[in-house]
Amino acid sequence: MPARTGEQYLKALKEAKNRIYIDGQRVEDPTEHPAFKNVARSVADLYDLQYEKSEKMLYTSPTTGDLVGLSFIAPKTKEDLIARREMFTEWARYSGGMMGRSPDYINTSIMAFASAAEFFQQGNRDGIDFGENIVKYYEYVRENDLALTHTLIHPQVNRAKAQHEQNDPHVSARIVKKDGDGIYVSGCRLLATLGGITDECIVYPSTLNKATTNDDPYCMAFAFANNTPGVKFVCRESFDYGKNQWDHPMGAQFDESDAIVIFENAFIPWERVFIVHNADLCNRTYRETNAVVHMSHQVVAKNIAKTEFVLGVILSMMEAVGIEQFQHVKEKAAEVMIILETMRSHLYRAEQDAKMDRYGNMTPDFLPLDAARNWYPKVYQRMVEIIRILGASGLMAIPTHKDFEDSEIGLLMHRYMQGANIDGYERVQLYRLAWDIAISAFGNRQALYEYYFFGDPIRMSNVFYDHYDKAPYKQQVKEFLERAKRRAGITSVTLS
Ligand SMILES: Cc1cc2nc3c(=O)[nH]c(=O)nc-3n(C[C@H](O)[C@H](O)[C@H](O)COP(=O)(O)OP(=O)(O)OC[C@H]3O[C@@H](n4cnc5c(N)ncnc54)[C@H](O)[C@@H]3O)c2cc1C
Repeated sequence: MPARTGEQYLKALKEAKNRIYIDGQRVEDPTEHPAFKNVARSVADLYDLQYEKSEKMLYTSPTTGDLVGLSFIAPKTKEDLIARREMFTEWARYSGGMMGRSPDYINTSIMAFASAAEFFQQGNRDGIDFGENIVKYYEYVRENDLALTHTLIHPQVNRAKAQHEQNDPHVSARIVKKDGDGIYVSGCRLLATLGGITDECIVYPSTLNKATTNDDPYCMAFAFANNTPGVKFVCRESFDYGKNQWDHPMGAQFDESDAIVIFENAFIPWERVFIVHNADLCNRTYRETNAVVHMSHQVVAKNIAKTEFVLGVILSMMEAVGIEQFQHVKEKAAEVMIILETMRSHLYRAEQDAKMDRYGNMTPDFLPLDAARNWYPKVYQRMVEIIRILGASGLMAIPTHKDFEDSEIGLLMHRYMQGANIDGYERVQLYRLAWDIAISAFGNRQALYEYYFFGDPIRMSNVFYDHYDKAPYKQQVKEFLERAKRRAGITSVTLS
């Protein structure tokens, strides 16, 4: 089947009858429910965009000849990588980078997994070819253009203990039974962003946390349709308050929702299982398949789009209230410009230094992408802080559209909310956007998302440190000190 349209996505979501819960109630139809309908519409718009810009967003499927989404492509050249990144950028720009989980994020990972089928074959057992399973699943998702979510982490019960050591070892999702047909899973996993409005979910190993063989029952990778019996998605309260997009420009469109996923003896057929009972494979999955590299490529492209948008908001605010000539204000805007240019440089180097990997994919250089994904969680916090510093009271003096329409106060709002060269109506719309990025529940969730979505940045930085090739730098210093000793004619220390 060729790439989906928005209408096809919404129809499938409506018909799936996934077990989604919010605020103590089952959601009958997410396409109509106030917590999900607007963001589902935005996902639908992304699918439609594939056809509006088909020359940039689609490619010919190697198996069916249909035009499918470019985010699924297994890149063979640097041109493929760049074309794929341009596609990521198109989708990211649609939301100013505020939809972290547009489907391209997971699409890149299943492409990488399928290309690395031999990695999964290391776990083959009982005549089941896990490599073949992942290849078929990738093709199925690509040809049906499905939207996926994923869950990586165990519930936050006691982080000082492994899963098998927990007081209640049945909290985190684990394999409770296996038979000739498949596995049965019970327990809980976190945290499926977009979970309520996707077609399928993948349970992945953690990108970061390592397990021992004692935790084998928790060590698995599999995919399932979101309406699989025994699966529930419990979503957090919505940050889409049902307002119009003038009042709530981000939350009323892009609140992706985050869900707790609960399995109650859910049956997963073998053909959807990729790793079973295997801590060792789980620990190595991301790096050895290069999934983390392709996912990071999407993330960095998305974060560049996000930085462009935040910069645009900051520059517009500076102009709106005539603060652009002040030194510290320029300095703060320049900080964001430097973040943008630095992120672009990371991306450029990653693409220019791309190499074929052992699975035959043109793979970006991971080091600059890894540096960027370690850095951005911290600098994004600064970017929203700059919005707050420059916005000041303007982020609270934000009457709603109804205030502007009111016969008694509307004209007062136009006048008293005016900016340097801008009417009050235009200025407040801009400042409501800034508020929704930096202050609102939606905006704060974005900051938390950027900080944590790829894993705990503290532990990520430790992994970065551990993998970094430190020897050349220590050697340079050693040679420098030795040269100094030589020039000073010193060969040994003698006590006088
Ligand atoms: C908005 C949002 C969306 C998300 N979306 C998804 C998603 O779609 N799919 C998904 O799978 N996950 C998602 N996540 C989860 C994300 O992967 C985790 O938040 C991240 O991996 C950190 O894990 P945690 O939240 O369990 O924090 P914890 O691991 O519980 O950490 C809490 C605190 O304790 C410290 N800590 C805990 N253990 C250790 C340790 N061993 N060593 C040092 N410090 C430690 C941490 O540094 C941190 O400060 C999302 C998270 C957020 C906030």
